[in-house]
Amino acid sequence: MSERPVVIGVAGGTGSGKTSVTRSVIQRFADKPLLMIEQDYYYKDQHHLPMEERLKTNYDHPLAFDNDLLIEHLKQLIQEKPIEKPVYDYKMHTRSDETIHVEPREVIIVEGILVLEDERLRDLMDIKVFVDTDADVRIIRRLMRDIKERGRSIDSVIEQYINVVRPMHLQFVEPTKRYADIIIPEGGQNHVAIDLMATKIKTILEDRSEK
Ligand SMILES: Nc1ncnc2c1ncn2[C@@H]1O[C@H](COP(=O)(O)OP(=O)(O)O)[C@@H](O)[C@H]1O
Ligand SMILES: Nc1ccn([C@@H]2O[C@H](COP(=O)(O)O)[C@@H](O)[C@H]2O)c(=O)n1
Repeated sequence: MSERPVVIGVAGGTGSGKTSVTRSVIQRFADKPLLMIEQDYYYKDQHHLPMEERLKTNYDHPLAFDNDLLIEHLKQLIQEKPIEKPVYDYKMHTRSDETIHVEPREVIIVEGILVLEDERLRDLMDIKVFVDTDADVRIIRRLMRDIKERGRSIDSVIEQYINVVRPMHLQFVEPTKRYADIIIPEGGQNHVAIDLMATKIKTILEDRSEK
């Protein structure tokens, strides 16, 4: 790697399509493996707490994340050093015991509800993206995903959404839209926006290799 990696932040509300957008961008770089870092994997470790306490945690507040570790890892990757990326277990509401060994790559996409909230994270990013999807669509997507993939019941998803996710979204997630260079409506199916993002990344990489 001749230059510092390109770092892209992809923020947006729960279920907005951040992961889908990121995966679609990555797919457009068949010859150049991009790296995805999920902010969710950096939720604070809660092994020491009983399950009843873990269920009370506000997972939509900035303080739920171990951004110090995320920033340390991003800085290591930027310095072309490998990291041991944590893995998150949504059913147990804490980190898994395993980690994933991750080698640095030329392009790093860091995605999560609050990646644009922390100024230190924003300062590391070359491109800041906000995936903007209506709340009714997001809650339906989240309901289906959390029941299928995250071991939740209909009642628990609705209760958490009304009491925690929605107010935290309005207080902390939505205001970070102002920091975005690019706002992508509707997320994963917005092929035009995804192509534009991929083209921008390619331009940055080409400009760097010409220097
Ligand atoms: N355009 C779309 N149409 C239908 N389902 C979608 C679309 N985008 C995402 N999903 C589904 O909605 C859920 C949440 O999408 P995801 O990309 O994980 O959002 P986020 O990372 O923002 O929470 C996933 O189950 C995903 O498969
Ligand atoms: N133990 C946890 C940890 C997080 N959440 C919810 O995940 C959402 C963020 O992930 P997305 O993929 O939807 O962006 C966030 O809104 C948390 O409420 C959880 O329910 N349990």
